Amino acid sequence: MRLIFRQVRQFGKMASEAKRAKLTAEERDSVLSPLKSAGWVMVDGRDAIYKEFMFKNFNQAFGFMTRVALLAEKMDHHPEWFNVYNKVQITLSTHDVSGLSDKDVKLANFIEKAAQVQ
Ligand SMILES: C[C@H](O)[C@H](O)[C@H]1CNC2=NC(N)=NC(=O)C2=N1
Repeated sequence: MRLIFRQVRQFGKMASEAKRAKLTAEERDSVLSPLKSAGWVMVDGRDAIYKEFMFKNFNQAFGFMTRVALLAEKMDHHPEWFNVYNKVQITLSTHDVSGLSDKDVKLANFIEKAAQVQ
């Protein structure tokens, strides 16, 4: 029984690590262009993307952060973010691979949808 648990745990770890492979040059062109069109920018000196969001008030901003936080926890992939009143500044990068991965793209696309909800 213990062996099975260990195998499941190892599989789960492998699966999450596999999903955290750094984006290749080819992938970047296709997956980052739409995000750049939506206002995401590359961070100077880091393999990361950044965007600033403004909302009507703190309540709207925090509701947005709550929606993102719930998915981040489900994905086990978390944003670097700063909030003051109605402004939310978000940086995405995958710490485990020190750069952008598919998880950052998935989270950024969700963030775009979550920001539309008012
Ligand atoms: C132990 C935990 O699974 C890892 O530290 C997760 C948590 N959230 C994460 N978030 C981000 N942005 N990058 C990671 O590499 C990462 N790794």
